[in-house]
Amino acid sequence: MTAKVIDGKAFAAEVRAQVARHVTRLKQENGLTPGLAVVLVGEDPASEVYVRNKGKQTVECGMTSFEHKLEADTSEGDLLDLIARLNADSAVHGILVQLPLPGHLNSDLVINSIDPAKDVDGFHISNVGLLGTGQKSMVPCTPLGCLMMLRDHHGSLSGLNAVVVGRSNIVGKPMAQLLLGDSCTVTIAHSRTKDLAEVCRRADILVAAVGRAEMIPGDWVKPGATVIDVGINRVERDGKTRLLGDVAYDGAAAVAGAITPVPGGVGPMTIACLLANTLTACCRANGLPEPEGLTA
Ligand SMILES: Nc1nc2c(c(=O)[nH]1)N[C@@H](CN(C=O)c1ccc(C(=O)N[C@@H](CCC(=O)O)C(=O)O)cc1)CN2
Repeated sequence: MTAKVIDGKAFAAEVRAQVARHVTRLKQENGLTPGLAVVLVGEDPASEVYVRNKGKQTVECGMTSFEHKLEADTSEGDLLDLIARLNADSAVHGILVQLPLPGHLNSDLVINSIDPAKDVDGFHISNVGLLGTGQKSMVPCTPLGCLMMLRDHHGSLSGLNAVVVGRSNIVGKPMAQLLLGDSCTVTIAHSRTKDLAEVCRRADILVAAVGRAEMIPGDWVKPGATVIDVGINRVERDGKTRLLGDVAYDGAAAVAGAITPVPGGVGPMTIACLLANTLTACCRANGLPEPEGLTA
């Protein structure tokens, strides 16, 4: 079998086009322009690229982008003051603090200072609790993107065996909650899981989010399974830097029914879902119906 390649780049472009159409309507019919504030502390090169892309794509969708770039030695107090101002600003519907933060800043404290209604990353403890109890919340962007691709490929996910390899707060845990919400039978596995290969081989849906290049070989994949690779690992090979997923792509693609590539799979969906969440936050803040198909 050769797997169908799930093209995250093309899917993300469709999501952004949908967001842009909703934004045009919001402006025309309600005089509203969704606004997204992105806060970057320090000069991590990868974070700078992600923040630049977020700003660019926000504007391309017709929304307002507010970029706040702070020095690496910014104090926690100054960062919390900025977030308080953004919480109070009615032109700002979404707030995101780019991670990772420099080591002297307490990420949990900073994230939990964001108004949960504006927490478009879905990382605030209130949103985590709402998602965990099946209530309306802001949903973390990367797992939301994975869910959209899975729903598009399968239609219904009901009754499927889903294995999520990885237990991070940002991807693994919310991914498992979302799959449970769509009536999958969900296993959360991780690097210390006993007989991990056997656990993976039972998966109709295998989501890899461990952060280790090519940790999952092709013979851990059930024939016909759908493989969603969340890993983005920069690896030096033959004197070149290569971007590798958590799944050994060629081996997995030979047995899977469908697979996301790295790059061009889950990654582009992360920013597209951030824009979708910003639109959703704006609609909720103004008592308007939420855009269909862009939330969990
Ligand atoms: N506050 C947040 N911080 C971080 C998040 C997040 O969702 N919220 N996620 C990641 C970084 N990230 C967005 O912020 C992100 C990562 C990767 C991509 C992407 O499109 N990747 C491309 C490859 C790009 C490359 O060459 O590096 C792909 O997979 O095709 C977009 C966004 C951590 N921080």
